[in-house]
Amino acid sequence: MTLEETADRIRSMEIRGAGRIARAAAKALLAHSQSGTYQDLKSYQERMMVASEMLAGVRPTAVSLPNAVNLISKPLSLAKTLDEAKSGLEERAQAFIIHSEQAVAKIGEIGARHIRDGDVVMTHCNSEAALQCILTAHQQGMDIEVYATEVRPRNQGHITIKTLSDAGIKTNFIVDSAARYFMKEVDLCITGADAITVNGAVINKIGTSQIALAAKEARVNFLVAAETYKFAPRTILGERILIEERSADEVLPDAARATLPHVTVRNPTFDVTPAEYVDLIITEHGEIPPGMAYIIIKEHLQWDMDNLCIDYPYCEEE
Ligand SMILES: O=P(O)(O)OC[C@H]1O[C@H](OP(=O)(O)O)[C@H](O)[C@@H]1O
Repeated sequence: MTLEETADRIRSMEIRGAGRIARAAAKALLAHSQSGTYQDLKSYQERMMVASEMLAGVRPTAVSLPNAVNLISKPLSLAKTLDEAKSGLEERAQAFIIHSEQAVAKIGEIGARHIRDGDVVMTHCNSEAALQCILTAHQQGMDIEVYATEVRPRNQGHITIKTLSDAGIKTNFIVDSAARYFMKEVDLCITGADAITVNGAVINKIGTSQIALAAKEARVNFLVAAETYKFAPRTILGERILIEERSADEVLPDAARATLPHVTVRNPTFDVTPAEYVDLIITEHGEIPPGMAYIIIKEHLQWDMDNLCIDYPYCEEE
């Protein structure tokens, strides 16, 4: 797959999920690096910088994407030779892919400890990190029942219920607006994250904050399963996470809209759940209260405020 094909598939959400798009970007950078012929360091740097910048901006909200690109492309600015830059970037891309897959498995192990036998768990959208917690608990023999939402307008809930059904987990499929109605039957909520800000707010699929609100009202724990590369370093600088607003026809077809001249369709893809609605964030390095987001960004991701880059030691750790 070419770089442009990967970008198109991420843009159209054929490849989706914050972790998956980060891995897809890593694979695309690796393939792009391997497929070129380079005269010198400069020509390599130029080609790969253009590719990195293009990929990092394909979807604006999931910070996993720029974080992965930032980590992988770091040798471009540091290397002294073409070979150093090329091998450095390719090694980082490969290491990131492995790290990302291992992180999901580790989050599953940690998150599963919150799920007891007989628990009813609610999840929203299709998060491989959140689902891994449920699947791991199920594999450990826990008898679990899940409430999974539909996730309008793109219906990612259909992917979730297929995974759960294939695993043999009893699942209730509900429309998004039924989340509060069923909250009284739920013991625990687990979702993923597209970005986590320095103040511990969680940006995830539209509708997540309503579920967190209903969970708080019902005194149901609300957990977020997120790899550390979903923490947003630039929020330390006061930058806000841009909430992607996708096209109107995802919500209402063009033909129907044409008959409604006074109607504007709004289609935000994500919303913000404030830290006080989040009980814990489960990362591959253990779980943290949302108030510790600053520590993850500064000490774990090693956010360098002067050079605007992160450099967490994911390669050496695995
Ligand atoms: O990385 P994992 O845990 O798979 O997913 C994290 C989040 O990414 C997805 O975004 P989208 O469906 O790509 O817009 C969902 O919002 C999901 O909760």
